[in-house]
Amino acid sequence: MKDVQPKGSHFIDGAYVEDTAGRVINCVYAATGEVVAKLHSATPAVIAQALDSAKRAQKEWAALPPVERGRVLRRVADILRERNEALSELETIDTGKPIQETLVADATSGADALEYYGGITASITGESVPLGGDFVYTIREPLGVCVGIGAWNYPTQIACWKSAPALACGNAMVFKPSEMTPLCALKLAEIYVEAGAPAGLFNVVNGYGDVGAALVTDSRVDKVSLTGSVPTGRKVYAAAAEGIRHVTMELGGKSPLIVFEDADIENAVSAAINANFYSTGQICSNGTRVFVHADIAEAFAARLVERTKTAVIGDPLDPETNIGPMVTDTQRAKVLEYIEIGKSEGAKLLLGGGIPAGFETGNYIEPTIFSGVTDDMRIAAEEIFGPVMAILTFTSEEEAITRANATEFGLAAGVFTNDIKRGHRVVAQLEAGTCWINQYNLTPVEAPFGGVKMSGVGRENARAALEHYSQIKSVYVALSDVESAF
Ligand SMILES: NC(=O)C1=CN([C@@H]2O[C@H](COP(=O)(O)OP(=O)(O)OC[C@H]3O[C@@H](n4cnc5c(N)ncnc54)[C@H](O)[C@@H]3O)[C@@H](O)[C@H]2O)C=CC1
Repeated sequence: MKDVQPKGSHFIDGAYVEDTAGRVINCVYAATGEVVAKLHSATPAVIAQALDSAKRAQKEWAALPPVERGRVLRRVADILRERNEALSELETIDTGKPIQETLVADATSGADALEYYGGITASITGESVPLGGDFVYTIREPLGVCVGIGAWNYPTQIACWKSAPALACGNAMVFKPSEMTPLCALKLAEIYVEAGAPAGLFNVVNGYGDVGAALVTDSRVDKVSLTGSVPTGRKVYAAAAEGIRHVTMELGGKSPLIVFEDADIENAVSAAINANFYSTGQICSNGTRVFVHADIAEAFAARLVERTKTAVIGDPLDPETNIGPMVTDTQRAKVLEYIEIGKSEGAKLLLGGGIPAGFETGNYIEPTIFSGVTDDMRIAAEEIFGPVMAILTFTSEEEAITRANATEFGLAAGVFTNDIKRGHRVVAQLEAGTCWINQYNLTPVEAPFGGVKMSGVGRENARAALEHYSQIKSVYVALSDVESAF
């Protein structure tokens, strides 16, 4: 295995920093169980250093002409693309995701975000409000120091999706990656400095949940953006409220994918595969409740099983591999437990359900398909965050909508139909932040992304994210005399 040990556990003020007093973080390659790097969770001294330098760098950064800030972000995008191969390899080692995915969905998506926000930095402006003589103008100001906290599944992409709009608005960011995937954000921090960002503007502190918790309540912090589970979101949202801090919460889901009887079955099967087995099922927006019209359910399931059987499970660094291991053994154990729950609840196991033969080492698990699933089963109600698909059948449009919405989550939803009116009609009634018609899981940075209900608050990407990384100052300008009562 390549040497991926970073020069320090944290990247602060333009340089690697180490403090071995922090608890050890073992970075494990999910395909073999090998420890590939050893880091240390941030100590209070490291956290203080990161926040102090971010506070200083933010002032310098916000004072630059926006066009210059945009140029730095676009340079970051260029470097990410130039180094895509090396960054993708590192992401694969960090997460266990197949290289065929990381080459197209991680640093490249991060680069898209940096390019997008680099391009609009200079057009983040206020407005002028005429009052018939007097007028008001508004200034869109940065919030200050933002904290980003990431999940393990898309470490590079999450760090870019959070930092690009934050920095475009003139903020600094201290980013804490998931303790399970600590490597990639450090590379992004190096690249920011190389591209000309002031030292301290984007710092990375690695650590466990307690480090995240310490960041969220620190008086130097003005905003917190979390990508994580609902239970963590609830804690972080509450802790941020103590200091009336701004928040963005990108949380979990149990999203519906509805396949109507008039759908193109081959496309719907492709979408169901992407919505459940990409990244070995570790995607927040996955369409894990696949509602299929009863008339086509049998044909759909048969084709789905036939195609899923051809998936190549293997070494994630092999370009032929479609399905790699899960991020940790603990996460896999949780998924295997859900598979047992599904069986005991009476769902029919159509495919998979265990550890693939010949893959006893590493955190491998088979892509798993259940049919005959009902809404009350736990495998249909709870987020599993692994490659487990539940097929449910329905007979009317109204029924499909009602059942799709009967969840506390509201991250995403998909509809497959060849009836254009039905597609729009159904999507209009679905309680989800992101919907697809005849597609699934594509998240271009030009489109806002985020959840409703328990799946989150705020939006990432697009111009919408700017609202969540800036605040408006109103300035009243009087051209007339001041009237007073006496
Ligand atoms: N909506 C979205 O955009 C996405 C949501 N997710 C969700 O993330 C979850 C999986 O990721 P996990 O890493 O297991 O989530 P998690 O909630 O366990 O951890 C997320 C991050 O929060 C940190 N953390 C834990 N406790 C904390 C605390 N008290 N204060 C501050 N930070 C704390 C962790 O160290 C980690 O960096 C799933 O539920 C998934 O749906 C994942 C990717 C995208």
